Amino acid sequence: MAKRDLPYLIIDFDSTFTQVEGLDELADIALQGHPDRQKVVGDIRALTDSGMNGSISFSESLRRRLGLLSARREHLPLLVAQLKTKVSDSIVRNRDFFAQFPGRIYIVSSGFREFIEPVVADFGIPADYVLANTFTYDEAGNITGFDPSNVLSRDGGKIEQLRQLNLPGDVYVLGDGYTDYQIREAGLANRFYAFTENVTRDAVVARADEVVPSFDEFLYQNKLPMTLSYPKNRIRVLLLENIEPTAEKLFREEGYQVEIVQGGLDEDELVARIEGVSILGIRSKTNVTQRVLDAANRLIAVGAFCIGTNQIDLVGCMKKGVAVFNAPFSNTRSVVELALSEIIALARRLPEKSEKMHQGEWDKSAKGAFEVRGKKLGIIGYGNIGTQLSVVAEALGMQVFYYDIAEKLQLGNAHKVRTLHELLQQVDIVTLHVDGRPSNTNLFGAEEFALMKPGAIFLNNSRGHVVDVPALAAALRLGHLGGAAVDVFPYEPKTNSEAFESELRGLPNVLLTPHIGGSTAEAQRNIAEFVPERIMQYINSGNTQQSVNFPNIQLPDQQAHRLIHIHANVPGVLARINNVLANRHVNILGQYLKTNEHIGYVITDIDKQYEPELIDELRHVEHTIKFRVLY
Ligand SMILES: NC(=O)C1=CN([C@@H]2O[C@H](COP(=O)(O)OP(=O)(O)OC[C@H]3O[C@@H](n4cnc5c(N)ncnc54)[C@H](O)[C@@H]3O)[C@@H](O)[C@H]2O)C=CC1
Ligand SMILES: O=C(O)CCC(=O)C(=O)O
Repeated sequence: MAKRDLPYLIIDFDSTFTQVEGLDELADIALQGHPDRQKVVGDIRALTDSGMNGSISFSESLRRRLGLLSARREHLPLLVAQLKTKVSDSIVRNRDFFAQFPGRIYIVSSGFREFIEPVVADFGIPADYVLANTFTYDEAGNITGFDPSNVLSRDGGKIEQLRQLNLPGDVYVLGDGYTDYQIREAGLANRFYAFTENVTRDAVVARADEVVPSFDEFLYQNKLPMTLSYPKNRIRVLLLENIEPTAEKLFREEGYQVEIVQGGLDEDELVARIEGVSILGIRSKTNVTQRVLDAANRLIAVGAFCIGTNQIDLVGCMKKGVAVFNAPFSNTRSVVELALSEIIALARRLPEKSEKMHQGEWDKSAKGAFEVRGKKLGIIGYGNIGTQLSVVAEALGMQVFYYDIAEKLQLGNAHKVRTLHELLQQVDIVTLHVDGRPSNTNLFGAEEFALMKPGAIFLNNSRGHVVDVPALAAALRLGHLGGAAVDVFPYEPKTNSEAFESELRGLPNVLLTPHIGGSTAEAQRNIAEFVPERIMQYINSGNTQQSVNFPNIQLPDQQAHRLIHIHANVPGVLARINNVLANRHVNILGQYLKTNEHIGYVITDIDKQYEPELIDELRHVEHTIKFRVLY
């Protein structure tokens, strides 16, 4: 936009340019060590709010606040230093914007010039463009009040100030307070933008032409130059399945909008809610199918807040340019501890002993109970969980045997077994830790149970569909198996209010748990930090490290503009991208490419200078799936 096209921009200072109210902060500094500090500061804050939302007049609010303040001239440098650290994040982020439009931006504030001028000067806004009150002092340097001849000290002061300015052409006001809105109400501005990054006042929001949660959003709406390529507040996150609240907090801190659903959603429900969502967070219950992806018009990333990703159509996501991230180790230890506790509990027949005690039956006997020391543990799936269980089980004195379809490093004294059937015939306890890939459906059926030793114990903490549940129930009913622990089921209730149905209910020495392998405070907290961090790194820098479906690239720091191009992996796309760049004489600072079977992922860092048409041309390179620019 040419400079003459920028409307005059009137920006409020307190709680808009800065995150805080200057007078509140001044009171806090001035009253340090004062016994009633908290109370007085609280009273001043309440008066600020009453003036801002229009419930008392502005002049009354100002007069009463200054009466309580007890501040001195020497407190002002401390206040300025403090305010410089409290400039609103989105204003700091767009620092360059202010220097680009000299003469078009005014700070009009009912606050005080003494602290506003030095703060906005750092952004290139000269003193002439700051319109604010001034303090009065006594000879000892105490702040006694304000200059009453300044129009801004009066009710309707901002309106009068704008009248006196008599600005030609369009005028936009950006602020958080009622007095900012009044400029527009008086017809002295074309638009009023309620700025809600720091505070949201209902009375102000209700009257605004637009509500902008950040300065980025204001710039984006007005097609003005901005630091980010896209305002973060436009990124909508949908978190399902009771994800630990740290995730919500982290996404909100990043500036995203977050919507929470406690249970899982079925396909129809998710299809109905996915439109406009940029980040979807799920656990093991929600299926991300092709139908869901077809309805997803803005999806950038899916976060599996768990280990397993079999519930997600990973290839479908890839072909749509949607990166998927999980938490591959955050709940590993929790599953291992659950499995160990189950092995010991079943070896001692605790489920039935405890049940009998609850029924008033005292059954003291050693029948069917054994120590786990020296017993043979068969681990099927020797991945992260399987190997960790292997180490801990050996520490308990168990002999570990494992079977995995992939070649795996043997830990400790664990014995590798060549086939599943060989393993089943020799161990006392079988525990499943395979992943949920479709080919593992009914990996365990009647034949496998029959091969297990009589009285052996069986555990499934992996995925429900891996086991033929009626076959397991039959083996238990026949007394062929000594007990079982099952945490995962082919169908699991969507929420805690849905009943659980299974052939396994009521069978002796069977521990049934509601998919809680990873449900510990530690695991959930770790996951809720890990996954958002990966997703935000991807969105902010293009880094795909640890994505489960995208080619993994760990990128160096961004040098200038970064072009992120996801395309179908067919020959010639990179050459086409580079032709476009060469034809437009764009200097490439760095380029990174990685492909997998389905997609190519190219990151190109280019010089700041380029023609806007370049972006359009790159978007239209044949076979492009997704393209975005990071400024
Ligand atoms: N109950 C719960 O709450 C939890 C369940 N899980 C489940 O546990 C699974 C395993 O987790 P990790 O150990 O972290 O995964 P991982 O990917 O590190 O290990 C899985 C291992 O299973 C092997 N495998 C796959 N199919 C096999 C087969 N048919 N026969 C033998 N080996 C086979 C793989 O080669 C791999 O080594 C997850 O995929 C998830 O489904 C994970 C966390 C919590
Ligand atoms: O805690 C959950 O919801 C799922 C745990 C799980 O199965 C996994 O991490 O794969």
